[in-house]
Amino acid sequence: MRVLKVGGSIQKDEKDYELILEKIRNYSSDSSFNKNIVVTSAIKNVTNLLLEAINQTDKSVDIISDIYDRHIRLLSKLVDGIEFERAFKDLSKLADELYKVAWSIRVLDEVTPKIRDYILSFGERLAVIVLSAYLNSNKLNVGYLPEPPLITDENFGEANVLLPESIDYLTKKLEEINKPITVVPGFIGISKSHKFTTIGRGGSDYTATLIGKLLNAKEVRLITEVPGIMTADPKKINSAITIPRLSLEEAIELSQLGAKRLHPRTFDPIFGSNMKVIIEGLYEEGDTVIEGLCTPNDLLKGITMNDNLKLVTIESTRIVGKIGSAATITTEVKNANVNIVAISQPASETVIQLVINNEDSERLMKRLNQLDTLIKEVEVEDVGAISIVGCGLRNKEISSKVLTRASAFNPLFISRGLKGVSITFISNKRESEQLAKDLHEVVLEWSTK
Ligand SMILES: Nc1ncnc2c1ncn2[C@@H]1O[C@H](COP(=O)(O)OP(=O)(O)O)[C@@H](O)[C@H]1O
Ligand SMILES: N[C@@H](CC(=O)OP(=O)(O)O)C(=O)O
Repeated sequence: MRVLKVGGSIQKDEKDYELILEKIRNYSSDSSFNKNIVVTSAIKNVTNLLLEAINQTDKSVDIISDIYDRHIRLLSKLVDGIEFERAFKDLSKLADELYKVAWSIRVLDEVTPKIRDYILSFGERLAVIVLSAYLNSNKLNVGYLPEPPLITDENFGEANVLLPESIDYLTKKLEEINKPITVVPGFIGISKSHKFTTIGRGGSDYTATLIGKLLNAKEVRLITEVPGIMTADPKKINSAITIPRLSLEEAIELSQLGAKRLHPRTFDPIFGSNMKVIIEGLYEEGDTVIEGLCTPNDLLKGITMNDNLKLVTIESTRIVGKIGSAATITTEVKNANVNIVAISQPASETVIQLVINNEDSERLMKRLNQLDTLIKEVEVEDVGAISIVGCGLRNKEISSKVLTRASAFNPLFISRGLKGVSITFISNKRESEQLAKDLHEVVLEWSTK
């Protein structure tokens, strides 16, 4: 069994689909794998459009019309004859269902988390129809699952997959379909009471690795627009190169830090299995293999940057030695529904610094201003988080090179990640781009011995 995941970034036009067909044809002709599961994302930008429809209910019906037109136009370029008619009927049926919800959210001007996930589920469900029709019309023996492949709880937006239930459910569905290649939707799940759920942005990669684990697959290939995971986002740093190998610890840190927009739990299913995960490009040769734990050959692998952040510095001598003051502050953060990206407090206890996403800062400030008996002053500034990842950071010589290079930028605070394989620098936003470039140079210098 092999799992192949087709990303949304590579589903734009008929040229993309020709390349996808070539890949799937090659992989499915490899007789060492008896079955292939193809996990698909929504076609490019459709999840974002669906979110737009949810957030601007007055535009929801127009946006849904655009999405439907895009699928029909794509289908008519890719498929004809009876296969077209079948897929056209399936797409139109789904679109009717989606129009109904679009009208109701427009009238009610309200979307609950349950309805939000239901609306988002259409992206992947529509994509399954187009991709399977195209593969079938090109003489591949393909079946498709029109429903979510995983059973989850009802934690809408970030649903948790129920493993034993999903194994039974998916095995049964695949037996019923009984084809050498089956196309299934990524990102979405279904609860025991038949509600559609989503497992978090970028969740199709995670769906692929989860299905790999559930079905004991030997290999999971995540096919995308970049030739593997690279030393930096190639759209931001043009000297970025493909990382040939990542240990599991490095891959987990990189995904948590947002490299290649991966879901943070993408690589968790590799633990306790012999599954190999490969990230590979559709347009260019190049791949990244994720296998095994840190070895002495793993030095520095890559950097990530996030410059959409604010540093909130809370100063007060009233918090010194006062048990529960940090808890009071973080409780306010929790009540404001704000995620803490990074946190620090010096031993003097006079300052607590929080790094949060830009869009959360106004909401948090309103809450913190109510704590005037505890807090003397709160300062907010634009910052960037630059992280460097590699098992080699456990080595003194390499980590001192990194720290020396970063010290020229006077970072506001520094923290270490999981098992010492990452270091994050919070720096002034004006300097973060240059800091990222400098640290990327250190990575290129220390990527191999
Ligand atoms: N370290 C990195 N390596 C490769 N791509 C990265 C990295 N960091 C960010 N990216 C971005 O991730 C994008 C691919 O992710 P995404 O659009 O989610 O692909 P897909 O839809 O195929 O899953 C690339 O276009 C690239 O700009
Ligand atoms: N369509 C979902 C799931 C996903 O993983 O998409 P992609 O493979 O295009 O990153 C999203 O945009 O979040």
